[in-house]
Amino acid sequence: MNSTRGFVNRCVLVFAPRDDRTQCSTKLLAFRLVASAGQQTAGAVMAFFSRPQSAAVKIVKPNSDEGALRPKQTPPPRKGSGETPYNNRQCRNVVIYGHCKFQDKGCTYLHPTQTAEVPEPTPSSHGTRSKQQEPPTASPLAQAINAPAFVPPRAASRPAEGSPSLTPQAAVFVPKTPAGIAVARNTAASPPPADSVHSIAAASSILRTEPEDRQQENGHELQPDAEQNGHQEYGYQTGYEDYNYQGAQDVTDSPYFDPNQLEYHPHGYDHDASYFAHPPMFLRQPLNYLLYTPSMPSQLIRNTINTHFVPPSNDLRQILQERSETARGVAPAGLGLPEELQGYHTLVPLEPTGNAERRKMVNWHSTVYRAINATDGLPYVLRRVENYRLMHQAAFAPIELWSQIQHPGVVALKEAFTTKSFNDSSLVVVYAYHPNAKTLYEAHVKPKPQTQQQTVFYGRHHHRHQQQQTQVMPENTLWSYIVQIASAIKKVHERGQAVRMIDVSKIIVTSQNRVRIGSCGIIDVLLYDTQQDASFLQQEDLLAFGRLIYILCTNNLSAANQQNMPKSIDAVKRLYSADVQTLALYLCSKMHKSIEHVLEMVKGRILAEHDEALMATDRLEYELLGELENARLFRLICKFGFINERPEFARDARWSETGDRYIIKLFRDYVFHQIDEHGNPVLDLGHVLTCLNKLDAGTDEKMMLVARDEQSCLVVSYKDVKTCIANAFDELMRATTASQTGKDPYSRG
Ligand SMILES: Nc1ncnc2c1ncn2[C@@H]1O[C@H](COP(=O)(O)OP(=O)(O)OP(=O)(O)O)[C@@H](O)[C@H]1O
Repeated sequence: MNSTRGFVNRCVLVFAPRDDRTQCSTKLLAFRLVASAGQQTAGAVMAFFSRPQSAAVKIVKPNSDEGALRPKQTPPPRKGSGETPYNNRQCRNVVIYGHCKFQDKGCTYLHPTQTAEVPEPTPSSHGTRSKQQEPPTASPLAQAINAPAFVPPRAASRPAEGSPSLTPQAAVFVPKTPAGIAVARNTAASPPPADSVHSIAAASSILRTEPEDRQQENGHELQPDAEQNGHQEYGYQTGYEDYNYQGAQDVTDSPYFDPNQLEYHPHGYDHDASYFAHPPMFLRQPLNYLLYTPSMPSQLIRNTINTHFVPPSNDLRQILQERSETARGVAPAGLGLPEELQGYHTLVPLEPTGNAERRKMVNWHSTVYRAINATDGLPYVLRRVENYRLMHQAAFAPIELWSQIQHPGVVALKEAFTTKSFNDSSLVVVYAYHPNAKTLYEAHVKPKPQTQQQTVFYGRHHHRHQQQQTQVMPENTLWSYIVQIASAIKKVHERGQAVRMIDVSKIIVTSQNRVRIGSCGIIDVLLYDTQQDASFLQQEDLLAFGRLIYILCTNNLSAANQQNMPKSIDAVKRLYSADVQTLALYLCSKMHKSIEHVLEMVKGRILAEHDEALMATDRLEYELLGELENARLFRLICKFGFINERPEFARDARWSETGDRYIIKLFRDYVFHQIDEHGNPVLDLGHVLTCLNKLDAGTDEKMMLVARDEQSCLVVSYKDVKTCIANAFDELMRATTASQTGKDPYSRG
């Protein structure tokens, strides 16, 4: 390939029948850029898009038998070489204009006298021609082109912004659209407006006028073989018609079709009705109404820096990333865990296993695992109670009751089963998994090492915030916990059950200041044989609640022991308000208590908690807005993935290389495969994001796409590319839908 930078010195019009333009919803501006080899270095534009080169840059029809990326052929002799291959052919300038201004300046074509040779120009011969007027050879060529023709009202008279090469004379190329295919086959006889631009997609005009254009513009610089090369690049195929494109008929059946958008003309093309017999029809893509997600000014969201439940933005993202990472972790080898049990696999212990110091749950040792459910692929927590023997099936009845309790202060219970997969008889209760959760004990009571880095089994993310935690729990945090736990107790008690798990090692902190009571229901199963009165157990719950408050206030596990109570009361009096003291004393008293009375005592704090919760939803909504962009761009990338380099579709091995898909391919090169002046990859994420955002928005801004062999280029708008992607993706969708309904997606009719 000639690596000399080319100098773009001319744009050559390519004409199309005028009527074709009325049906098309999209257009592409195609240039044949004629470059003088080695004359001058390319402008910045060309350098940005691709390696510049010297050669005629054009868009022409490929030979269907040849691959789109076939190596270039040797060009025929050029002007000045002494050969005159065309001197017995009539000059097309004469045909079109009635005269050739190069006749006496070296044009080697035949210039017959006007009376004898020159045909009368027809209205359409001024750059466009109707199909009836074309020679018979034009017909198969027309069928080979995928695109209908379309001339926008403004494109002809208004140079496109962002396209340095675009002039009012620029030709228009229209990618294939469902509605447009039929139109492309129709005839067109009306003359175009004087300043109109024309569609390269109108096969007969383009393919036949290209040599003539070159004659009239540059004195026969380009040769037929070079033209064929360009066609190979462009990747049209004559066999395309064999594929029955159903989109032309049933666009309104698409699940994405939005009748409201028939009236949607965001870019103003609809203002000139003469160019639109029918308004453009948009297949509504998900989220195509988005441009850049408008976000509320941060100063209007109170405390965007840090709210009670939501950490600052950066921390929040990092915490979520860490959770995601933890949720996908795997256990170290050699733990001897079962591969699978009752549909759960990939077990990871969340605490050290085989530790002789372990506390017992009643009379049993228990271990907590994270495992993946094979049915939904989601992680869950399995609490395994070792060596448990189920005596009555009825012992599982509480599991049913607990599985129905949905409350933000209770870790949701999914199911329970017994298993011998651990080489014993174990009870396993399955709960919702909250990655990187810590028990209240781990978060607040456990003595903190002095070092910055804490060594915690299976929890390298767990203790980042512990460093910031003061030993004395702030009162607002304490009240928040009290309100959340009280609310959870209320929920359980009003269903006639008792929690039986109000303990610093069973209540987990799942996010900033959010607590949930975990492991509910297990004690009910384990102690099924020794059933006790529910109201007695509820009193026990409230007593345990009071003890918990003392433990959290003093960071001392034995703070609520009888002998330590005076000291603990003193400490609470010193460190916290009287309300805390009153509540804790009430809960630890021997009088009959009720959760309703507790709620009455804390009602002032409930309002504050409610406000914080609402503020948290505002904050999270605000954060979510920013993430919407990711979803849009990810969706686009997925569509690229579905379309680009698809090995075969519609019984066409070159589907992803031809028609609209060729433009998508070039666009991908434009976005991802740019190189700098040294030929090194440009890995500019900003460029990628900008391009994808514009693509998703479907802006009218234009860019120049250059073929990989740099023999041709297209000037297209993001809107055009968006339409191409929508069409290609819709084709894939239709085929999928058709195959699901048992239809042959490629059959005619
Ligand atoms: N639903 C859950 N989601 C995520 N992690 C959990 C969940 N339940 C428990 N964990 C974590 O599992 C680990 C072990 O929990 P466990 O209840 O056994 O605590 P523990 O301190 O070991 O108590 P004990 O000494 O009584 O066994 C803790 O780090 C806890 O945060």
